[in-house]
Amino acid sequence: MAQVGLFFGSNTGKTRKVAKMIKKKFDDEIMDAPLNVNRTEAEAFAAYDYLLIGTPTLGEGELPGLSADCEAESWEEFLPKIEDMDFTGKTVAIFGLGDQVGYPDEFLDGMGELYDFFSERGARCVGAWPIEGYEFNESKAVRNGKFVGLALDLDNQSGQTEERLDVWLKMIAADLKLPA
Ligand SMILES: Cc1cc2nc3c(=O)[nH]c(=O)nc-3n(C[C@H](O)[C@H](O)[C@H](O)COP(=O)(O)O)c2cc1C
Repeated sequence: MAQVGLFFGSNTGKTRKVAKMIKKKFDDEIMDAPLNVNRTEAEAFAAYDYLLIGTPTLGEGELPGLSADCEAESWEEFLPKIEDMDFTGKTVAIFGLGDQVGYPDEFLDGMGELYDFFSERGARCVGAWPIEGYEFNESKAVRNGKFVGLALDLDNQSGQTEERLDVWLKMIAADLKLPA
């Protein structure tokens, strides 16, 4: 098992694509291959002290899953499986995908839900990201004037994805013990 576990939920594949882009940057001893949470056992997830997790926002500001009309189960169905676990001592970095033009009032809300879930269970969430460079009205992923994790919008700003990823991964490198 590598040091960092990389998990995602995805409906149309964009979050999976970003997870693959991240994994390409690190060796197998550092990071395991990305796993969809709908193919993940709770114990396998909880085995890591360092977690990189990604989610799109679907429905109206929801996590992906059957309620948001996804074709398969996702974070909505996975979180109840780990709701009684204690994440104290673990470090979690979150990346979220959304659409600021189509959903300016619920931009990246799902990332905010993941942040609440893991911080309420003791995890140290790292990787807060500036809100400059985005146009939206409201987001549950903004706390104290920053996004709680990396904000990505592949629908409108796909050209910025690679650069945003590089900057963010450098930013969280020390916290996740990634090679700088
Ligand atoms: C039906 C539907 C609802 C969506 N709702 C939201 C939303 O509430 N907030 C948001 O920021 N993005 C929303 N989006 C945009 C998606 O989060 C975005 O397209 C994302 O990249 C999809 O990722 P995936 O391909 O991994 O599923 C929605 C997209 C669709 C198709």
